[in-house]
Formats: sequence, structure tokens, C-alpha cells
Amino acid sequence: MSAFQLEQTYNNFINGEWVKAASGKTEPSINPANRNEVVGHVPASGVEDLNQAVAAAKAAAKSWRRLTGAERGNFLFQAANVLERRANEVAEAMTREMGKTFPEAKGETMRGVAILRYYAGEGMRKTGDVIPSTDSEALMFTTRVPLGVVGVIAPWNFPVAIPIWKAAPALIYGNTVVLKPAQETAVTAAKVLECFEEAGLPAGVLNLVCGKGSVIGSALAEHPDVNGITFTGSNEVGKRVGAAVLARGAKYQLEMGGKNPVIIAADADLDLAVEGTISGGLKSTGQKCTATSRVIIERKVYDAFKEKLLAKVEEIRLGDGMSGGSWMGPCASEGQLNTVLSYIQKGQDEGAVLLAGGNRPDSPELAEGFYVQPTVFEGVESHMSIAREEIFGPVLALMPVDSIEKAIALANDSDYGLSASIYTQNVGSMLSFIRDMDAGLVRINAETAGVELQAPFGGMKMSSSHSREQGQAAIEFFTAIKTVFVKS
Ligand SMILES: NC(=O)c1ccc[n+]([C@@H]2O[C@H](COP(=O)([O-])OP(=O)(O)OC[C@H]3O[C@@H](n4cnc5c(N)ncnc54)[C@H](O)[C@@H]3O)[C@@H](O)[C@H]2O)c1
Ligand SMILES: O=CCCC(=O)C(=O)O
Repeated sequence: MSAFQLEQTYNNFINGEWVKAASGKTEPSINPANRNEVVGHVPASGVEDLNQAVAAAKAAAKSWRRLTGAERGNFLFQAANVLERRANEVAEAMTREMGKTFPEAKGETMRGVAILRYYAGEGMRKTGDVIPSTDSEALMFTTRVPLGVVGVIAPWNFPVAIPIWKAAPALIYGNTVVLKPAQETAVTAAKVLECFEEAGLPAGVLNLVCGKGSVIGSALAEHPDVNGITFTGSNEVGKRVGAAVLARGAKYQLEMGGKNPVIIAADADLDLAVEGTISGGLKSTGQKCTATSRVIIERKVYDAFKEKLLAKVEEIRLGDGMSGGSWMGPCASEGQLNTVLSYIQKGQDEGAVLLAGGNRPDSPELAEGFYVQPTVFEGVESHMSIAREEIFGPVLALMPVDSIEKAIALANDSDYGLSASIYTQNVGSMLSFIRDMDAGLVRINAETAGVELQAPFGGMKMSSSHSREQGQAAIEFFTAIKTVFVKS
């Protein structure tokens, strides 16, 4: 049973208070499964609101960083407990706001709980090393210090997990935070902040400002009192954010798109490979940065794999993520739906062959939602737009090859390098893939999506600023190393 209520009005969270945007402006957040449902009204903030949030975070920074890691960790443990208790409500907000099915949204919310507990524990771990000095009378060691105020700019596709996997390490290592969520999922972000508020986090330590990316996101990136920006989103925006932060000498981290390949070797367990391709490519309506989009198949098993894949794609049930029978929800917004449809059209215009899907579903009960059928192309060549550009929708491109060597070369023929997987039973093929695949996350006999919170996550090439998030790797971004030399 969820306590979520539709059509509430949400505010920004600044200095421990829920406050309206200075302009008083709000905008509706609508349900992509039914454009007529208003999930909530969210602030359309301006730079003035952002400035207040940064000032609050700056004022709170000194006392927050002076707490011990264990004391900061206790707040995160409390926030985890509240989020766990309110998981159904938060997950329902997520499903209604961005369309992923309720079980996926609940899973993501519980992942948020686990991330909070993981980083709460980090407050008790070591922060430096003793390094022998050349002076026998001296003690030399390293310690870690927080950056100060960190700006978090988050996308809509994981509206609980991503803000938490950025904010939790920022906080545990002693930073204060201003979160700018995607406007499409600002209600879900407000629900997460309510959990931190209920946990008793001190005023100003974590602030929320909702508004347009081009207004709030860019002002956060450019703000002179923001010492670090952690951004997840598209390449186009990420590059702009990185340039703005670099120009003023602050620290930045960009985690961006993917064009993730799965390789199906001739010796693969084809049923497992089909299952992993469908789950990796089509769960969350293909809107994961780790989603499978290129399916590279050894020619000997191409027809057998294709037949099994198409049979499974036929079985996929589209529908509102709040209904039990739905396997795949809508695209998260009308803009996202139009992007996906335009790539499907481009695929056909550039000569790829449509094997399944390709349209909006015709059933009347889905007419008010941003649904698109799961889509499979063959005859896809590496130069085509649908093989090169991130679509961020339920579209799979089948590409046959003659050998594993050619499969890995084709998989690497991309500007992106986020995640990649191979289905094979041959240890030699596994090892070649691990060695030669240019991706930050490589998975064997497992789908391309699926990130574990305790392991480093990030991409190569255009997928990232070459930093890593999550696990203990997070300390690298959220702290600076200080080398200490002590002589009595
Ligand atoms: N690598 C990863 O870990 C990862 C994870 C999830 C999503 N993504 C990527 O995110 C993208 C989808 O998310 P999206 O559509 O929300 O991305 P987006 O780039 O449009 O928006 C991301 C965030 O940036 C803000 N923004 C927009 N314009 C801005 C500007 N000019 N200055 C500063 N901020 C601005 C948005 O409001 C949002 O909060 C995909 O490319 C996906 O691959 C990457
Ligand atoms: O969208 C990017 C994050 C992907 C992720 O968390 C996953 O694949 O589990």
C-alpha cells in the first residue's frame, strides 16, 4: 500500500525548509503512461533560488565537515531506514513520473537504500596512508578533505539511484550538496529529500532546486561557490557542463551516454543470450545508459538467435507500469518518444530492415501514453545512425559477423565505451573480450545493464570524463588528498 498522492505541489528544499520558487512559478509533472494525469506540480526555479541554495550549502559546510565520518554516517543510516519504510510511495512516484514498471522502480528504490547504507559505513573507513619520510624524525601521511559545496546534476532515468549514488558519497566525505534533478522527475526527487529531512539531516547540508537544466543546471555549473560538479546525462549537455566548470577551475565528473554492444558467440547458450539481450535492451524501455543497443552475432547462429529473439519480443506486454501485467512502460516523455520514432525512421531511410515493432502501439488504452513498440532491426551497418548514436529507447540492431575477433572490432567501432557483454562458453573468447573491449564495464554471460553499488562504474571514450563513480572509487572525486609532514 503506497501513501503517494497525485497533484500535490512540491517546493524546493533550501536550508532545511521547503520553499516556493521566488517567482512562485510551478509546472506540472505529467505521467508518460497517461498524459492527462498530473503527478505533481514542481517549482520552475530561477537563478535567485539556486543562489540561496548554494549560500545555504556553503554556510553548512564548516560544521558538517567537522563531524566525524561515523556521525555523518548515522544520518545516512537514518535516511536509509526512512527510504526503506517509504519505498512503495517513492517507487510509485517514480513509476508515475517516468514510466518504468513498479517492480523496477521498487528495485531501484531499494538500491537507493543499499547505497545509503554502504556509504554510511564508509564513514568508518580509512582516509589515508602513512608514507615513509626520508627524514627519520618525521611522520608523513595522507588524509582526505572534502571539496566543499558539490553540485549534483542528475538525469530522469534513475531518479532515485543516481541522485543517491552521487549525494551519499559527497555527504559522507564531508561535502554539502545542492541537487538539481531532472525536471521530469522532480516529484520523485522531492520524495527522496523528504526522507533525508525526516532523518534529521542538519539544515543546508542537502538542498534541492528544481528547474530547467538550461537555467538551474548551467547556473550551478558556473557558480563560483560550487567546488565540484558531478553530472550524469547526455553527452551534449555534459560537454557544456564540463567546459563551464573547467573554465573556473573547479572539479568535475561527467557520466554520459552509451551505445552498448552484446556479442553472441557461436558457442553461446542461446536461450540465456536472448534473455540477456531482451532484459538488457528493453527493460526500462531501453532508457538505461547501460542498455544493449547493438547485438553482434556470429553468423553460424544468426538465424537461430534471431528466431528465438523475435519470438520473445512478440511476448512483451506494454502498459502502464502501475499495472501488474505490464513488462514495458512508455518512454519517459513525449520528447523521448519522438526521438525514438525519429531514429526508427532514420534506420529505415538508411537501409536497415525492420523485423519487429517500429511504431506506436495501436491499442486504444495506450493512446494517451508515450508508448513505442519494442523494435528490432537487421541489415544494420556500422556507419548508420542507429548503430552509432545513442537512441535511449527500446531499439535493437542485429549485426552478423564471421568471428569473435571481428565481433570485438565491431563492438569497439563506437565513440562510446560504457558497458559491453559477451555470451560464450569459451574461456579464450572471454579473455580476449576482457582484454580488448574498450568499455568501463565488461560482463560475461550477463546483460550489459546492471551496476553493483560497491564496484567502480564509469565509461571510456565519450561515455565519461574518465572518472569513476560508486564503490570506494567515489572518494577520488569527492575529496582532495592532503599530504601531511609532521616534525616535532
Ligand atoms: N553514464 C551514466 O552513468 C549514465 C546514467 C544515466 C543516464 N545517462 C545518460 O543520461 C542521458 C539521459 O538523461 P537526460 O535526458 O536527463 O540527459 P540531459 O543531459 O538532457 O539532462 C541531464 C541533466 O542535465 C540538466 N541540464 C540540461 N541542460 C543543461 C545545461 N545546459 N546545463 C546544465 N545542466 C543541464 C537536465 O535538467 C538534467 O538534470 C542519456 O544520454 C544517458 O545515457 C548516463
Ligand atoms: O543509466 C545508467 C545507470 C545504469 C544502471 O544503474 C544499471 O544498469 O543498473
